[in-house]
Amino acid sequence: MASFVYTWENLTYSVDRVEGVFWKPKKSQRLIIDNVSGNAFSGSLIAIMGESGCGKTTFLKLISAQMKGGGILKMNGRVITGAILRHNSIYLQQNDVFFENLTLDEHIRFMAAMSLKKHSEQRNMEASTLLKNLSLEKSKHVKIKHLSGGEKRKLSLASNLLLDPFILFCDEPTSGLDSFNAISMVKTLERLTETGKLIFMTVHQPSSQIFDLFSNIILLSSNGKIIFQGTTDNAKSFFETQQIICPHSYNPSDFYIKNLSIKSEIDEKRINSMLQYYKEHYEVKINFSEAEYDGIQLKYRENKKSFFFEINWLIWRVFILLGRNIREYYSGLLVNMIAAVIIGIIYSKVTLTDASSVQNIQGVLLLVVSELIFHQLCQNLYTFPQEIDVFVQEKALYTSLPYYLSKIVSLIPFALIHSGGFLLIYFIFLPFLTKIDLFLEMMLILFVTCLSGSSLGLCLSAIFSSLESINLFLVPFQLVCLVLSGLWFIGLILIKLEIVRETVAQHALKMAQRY
Ligand SMILES: Nc1ncnc2c1ncn2[C@@H]1O[C@H](COP(=O)(O)OP(=O)(O)OP(=O)(O)O)[C@@H](O)[C@H]1O
Repeated sequence: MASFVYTWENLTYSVDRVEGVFWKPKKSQRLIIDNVSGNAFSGSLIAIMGESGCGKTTFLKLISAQMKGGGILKMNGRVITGAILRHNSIYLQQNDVFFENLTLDEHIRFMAAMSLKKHSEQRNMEASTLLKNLSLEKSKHVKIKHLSGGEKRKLSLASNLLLDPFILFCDEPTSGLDSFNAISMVKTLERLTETGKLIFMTVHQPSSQIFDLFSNIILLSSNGKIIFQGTTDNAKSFFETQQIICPHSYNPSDFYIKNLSIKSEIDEKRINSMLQYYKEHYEVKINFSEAEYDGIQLKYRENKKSFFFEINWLIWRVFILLGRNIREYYSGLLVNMIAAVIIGIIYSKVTLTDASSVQNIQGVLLLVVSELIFHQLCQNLYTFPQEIDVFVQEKALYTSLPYYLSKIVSLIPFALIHSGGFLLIYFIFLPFLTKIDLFLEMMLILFVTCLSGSSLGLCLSAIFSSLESINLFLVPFQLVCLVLSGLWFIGLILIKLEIVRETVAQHALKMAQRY
């Protein structure tokens, strides 16, 4: 990988602060990152440290262009946009999100297929080399939900490395890990720098053993300034010049962080004079000569995969996940079948002999359709709120249409089983249902009804951002639908709704992708 130098200049970030009572709010600005500049060379691992709440994550998000603030970013001396940086780097967030029921191998195969534009054999070879390098091979067939915290972090790293980024921004990759796994994680990152990657990681109170693994650090003070950036050896000498000498028995990171916290005006003055000293004696200013570095080719990640390739892999993943949740589906189906048997028994005496039976038949049909739609709607209601984090995380890998269609395709077999099972029970119990052509006709209507119910569920789940808001909406919505029972009954209206739903859901997913 070509060598490069990455620079950030005058980065600033502030948030609105509202104080006072709500009818008389006092608005002010709180500066979180205060005009910081610096640079970093390819092939290095830089640990960002500071006390809790000092702005490490905010700083990481600013230098990775995940968040917009004031200031500029440069690569080899040239100003770059946030978009091009995001296409050439990865941001590993603190909380990994996965489809936890996939195995490690299935997840990495999916990610490799979506990330690499190569033949399957080559792809599998690259993925397994990566797993080997990250010591994940032994857990290949373990479900993600059963992996250890450390393995999950490494898996997240592996999935992102498939995109072959120049820069990695890792937000607390060691948090929640025991010391063995934390050390192994830092060593893994350190090894990755040998390939020329530049890695930034935030770290909260690293142990001495972990601190010893770092050669480059950035120290943030609690007023959002970079007080020191450079090697750990230089940090030691810098603090010594300030008469701050770390005792032998003390963890250096704890010691530095303690000395950077601001509790009073005196502390603030001390920190400002340290900053002044750092700028005069330690800050590295690059008189940039482009000739010193090979030009690196920053490129937008192109999505060269075909629509069918994407949908194929997405359907593959959806069906694996459905297979893993099949028990839940069966238990839902069983409860529905029991309800169908009860309805069947209640209406088993209904015949076509008098006028009142027409009302009874309408009643039973309304129950059948309501039951089917309601069940399908509820089953799909949580789909997008549950998956939205993974979807947003994978936004660089595929477009929203194949993702959405893969969900729709996965509904078809279940809708067939459900409507078929329901109808069979009613044909056993209801004496007015006898003919095979009636069975087939009703089967078709119930199948479409099932799909409409599922689609309505998916529509609601795509519109609302949280499960709580869906629940708030659902109760009055159901009531209106039941009171105007025709709404349940007229499948055609729902089919029309599906067209609206498709448009709305697509729109919602696009918005989520943009976010
Ligand atoms: N959108 C926001 N609105 C208001 N305050 C914010 C916002 N984002 C961050 N902050 C505040 O900015 C400060 C820095 O937050 P940040 O998450 O960057 O700290 P940190 O150093 O990463 O903390 P930790 O080590 O505990 O994860 C915190 O005090 C936080 O409350």
